[in-house]
Amino acid sequence: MGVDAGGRVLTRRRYVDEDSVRVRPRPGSRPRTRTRPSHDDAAEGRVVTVDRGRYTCLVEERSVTAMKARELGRGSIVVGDRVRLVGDLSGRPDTLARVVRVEDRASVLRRTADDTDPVERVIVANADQLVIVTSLADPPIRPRFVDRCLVAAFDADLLPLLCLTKSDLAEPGDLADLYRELEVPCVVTGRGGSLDELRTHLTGRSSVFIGSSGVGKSTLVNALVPDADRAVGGVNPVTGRGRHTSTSAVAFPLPADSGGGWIVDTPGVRSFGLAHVDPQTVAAAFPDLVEATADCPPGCDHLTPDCALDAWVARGNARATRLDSLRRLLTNRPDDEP
Ligand SMILES: Nc1nc2c(ncn2[C@@H]2O[C@H](COP(=O)(O)OP(=O)(O)OP(=O)(O)O)[C@@H](O)[C@H]2O)c(=O)[nH]1
Ligand SMILES: [Zn+2]
Repeated sequence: MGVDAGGRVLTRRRYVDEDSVRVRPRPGSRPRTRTRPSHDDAAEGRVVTVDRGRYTCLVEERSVTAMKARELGRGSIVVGDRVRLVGDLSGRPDTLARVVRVEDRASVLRRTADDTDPVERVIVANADQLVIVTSLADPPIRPRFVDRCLVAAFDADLLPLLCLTKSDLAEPGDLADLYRELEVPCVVTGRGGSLDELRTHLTGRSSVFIGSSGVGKSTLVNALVPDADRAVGGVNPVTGRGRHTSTSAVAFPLPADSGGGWIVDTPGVRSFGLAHVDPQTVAAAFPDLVEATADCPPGCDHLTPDCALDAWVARGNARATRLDSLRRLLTNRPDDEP
């Protein structure tokens, strides 16, 4: 794995799309006189929330509620999807449009509910970047959580961005240095500080924010999207706790005059189960370790005594905590177990 000039971690591109849905009329399945409407005039929109079969889409500046057209079948529609809509696109209360097409997805961010649950869910489509929010203190930085998220970003082919919050309470220190050495882009934020550097990383991209409870993620999202209320049609999902959403992600457009882009908040997603990620991909997401796996015996699971990674760490080439993180992910052990 390499890193290009923009700091992007290079991986194989995956245009995964067994889940993408498209209107594909079956030829001959209908009488000629009742040809399916072509929907050539369907409006473009982007899905910003999903709530029990209702999709809130931004169409131009309007927030339009839609349902899925029957012809789309069973394929899913998720936050971030680019869609085509017909019907009432006024966005007025009690109106309902129809999603008639879902465009191919440039990326999909998935998770399994936990590491032992094989059921995969797509959380967000068409993201470019995963912003891993972790506080420097209160609660303390969680390197295993960061490593887990880095694997999820690598697997989904998203740029990682580490956002270290609450710098007013603690210095970035050693762990920030570690991730910088690994060439993970990193920004530091804190009460009273500027968000300019973070904004620079967000401009023109679709960025998914992930973080565990209390790290200050909502505080950041609210500061970045002051008009979040308007963007999602009067409901503020960032602060609107207790709202019954079937998926917990919400997309917000960033102000166009500052270069645009989207941020996606994931209030109910606390981590990534990685059962769907194969062990080679997990190892490949550790740039400080993956090189040494060339010396492992063929088919090494990186858990047995003849694994070359122990010697690599013993020689001081990588930190023992990183190998511990890798092995936890390979054995599906929770991040917070001692
Ligand atoms: N000292 C300090 N406190 C902060 C900072 N950012 C957020 N906080 C506080 O940390 C607490 C948690 O902030 P939230 O923004 O609600 O954190 P969250 O990550 O969204 O957590 P949930 O609400 O559980 O999802 C609040 O009391 C904030 O006021 C910061 O930069 N410095
Ligand atoms: Zn090995």
